Amino acid sequence: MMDIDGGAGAEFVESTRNFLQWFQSLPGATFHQNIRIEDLRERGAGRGIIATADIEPDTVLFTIPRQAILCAETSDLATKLPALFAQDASAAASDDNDGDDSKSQDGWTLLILMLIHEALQGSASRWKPYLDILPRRFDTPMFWPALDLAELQASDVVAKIGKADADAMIRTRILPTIHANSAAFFPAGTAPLSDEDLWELAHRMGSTIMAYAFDLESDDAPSEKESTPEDDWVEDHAPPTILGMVPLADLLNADATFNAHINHSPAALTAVALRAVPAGTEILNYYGPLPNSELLRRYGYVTPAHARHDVVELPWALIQSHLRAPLRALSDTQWAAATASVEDADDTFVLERATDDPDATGQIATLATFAGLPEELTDAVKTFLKGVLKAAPRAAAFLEDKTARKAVILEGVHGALGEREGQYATTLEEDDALLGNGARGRKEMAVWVRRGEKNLLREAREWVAGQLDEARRAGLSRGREYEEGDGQAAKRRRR
Ligand SMILES: C[S@@+](CC[C@H](N)C(=O)[O-])C[C@H]1O[C@@H](n2cnc3c(N)ncnc32)[C@H](O)[C@@H]1O
Repeated sequence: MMDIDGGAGAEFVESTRNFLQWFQSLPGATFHQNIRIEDLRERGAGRGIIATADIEPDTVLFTIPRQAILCAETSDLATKLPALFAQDASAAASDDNDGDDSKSQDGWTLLILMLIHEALQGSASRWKPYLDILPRRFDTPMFWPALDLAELQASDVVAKIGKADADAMIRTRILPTIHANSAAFFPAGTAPLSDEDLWELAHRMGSTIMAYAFDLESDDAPSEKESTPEDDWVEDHAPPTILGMVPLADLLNADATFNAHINHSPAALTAVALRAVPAGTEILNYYGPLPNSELLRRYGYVTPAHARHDVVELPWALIQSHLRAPLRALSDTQWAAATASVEDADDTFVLERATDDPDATGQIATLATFAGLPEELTDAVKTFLKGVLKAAPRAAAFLEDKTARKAVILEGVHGALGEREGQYATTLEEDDALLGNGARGRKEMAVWVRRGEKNLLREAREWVAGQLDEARRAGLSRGREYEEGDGQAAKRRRR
């Protein structure tokens, strides 16, 4: 969710009209007669684009000439401060905002500087009507107070919000650059902004880029290959890319299934209908196979359709602690020796469902289902179990058997999944009730995120339980007793 432009209806309509007039006056721009920019603020979606009449598949909905894009290739700031843009060409090709303390610029910080520069030019900016319809205020978790963040409970997204990194980036790379080049940023005769105002502006522009910017192929890159639409759903275009703000293309809202796509060509970007779009339907783009947690972090919204892409991280430490039960035949000393040999004890493993990519029309026909543990996770446990065998060759001898090993892995993961779900303060059922009772705003979004993660944990746990049953049955049929993970029984048998 975001605050689009102060909220007043007349102001909203006027800034939309000015923007569209500006856009349509650009050489090479097109805007199909059967689409309209719509006020969707009532459902917290800002502006969007809808079809006003039926649209045929493959219709070009609008065309954005490259010159309309705000990026290093078009920005006046790049002309004013060429040294800044030449500073680190390789870093500028990346949108990687790692928030480190280095003073050099990258694609991300340069675009923040370009946006701040344009905003400070006021009416002299050739993007003024575009800048006027960008959000003034964001409501992504970066700006949430602790009370609202607490609603995300045990979601991994809480550790990824990155406020401290963003602050460090603004402190070390944005403010000093503006101070050192104030004549380039502040038009003659205008008073420089206070640091406080610049700070707020930098945060706003950083959030704008996160939710609005596009990865574009740079002039140096080969033009886009002929590709099937399915290829295009892959979120990361092959490098080198540059970050840019693309007026109108960024007015499209998005979902996990969608009906339009932005094609990149050397002269222009075009929005194309992927299928028939009935009158009254919103034109939707695709931001990628993102979990709701990530959709919330980057864009400030969630949708039910994105829940299929939800993820949960399972830390190694949690898995290891649950391997103690099936490996209780080991003495504490043996266990300590086995755990001491674990490298990368800080690893976490990402659980996700198997899901098809959207088809060429932007739709997905199949359900997403949990179909297995990440290979890295099972490999890590297998490596650990080798260490266990080494530390306790007799007590852990039952691990020589493949099915026994499998049962131990599954039992450990099963326990870890249960504990991970318990880390959330409410249950899945309580969250369902909250959504049913009309939770709204930040709370509703937070509940969607945490509920989706619990749902995935449940599915994963059911899958593991099924596999564990199978492994135990296989063990029983071969007369083994490790099915309870009882290494002691195995040990006794060997005497
Ligand atoms: C690229 S902009 C799209 C245009 C935006 N609605 C506007 O008025 O400027 C991305 C932002 O639009 C909103 N948005 C996009 N898709 C949405 C959806 N399906 N539901 C609600 N909000 C959405 C989010 O606030 C997101 O940060």
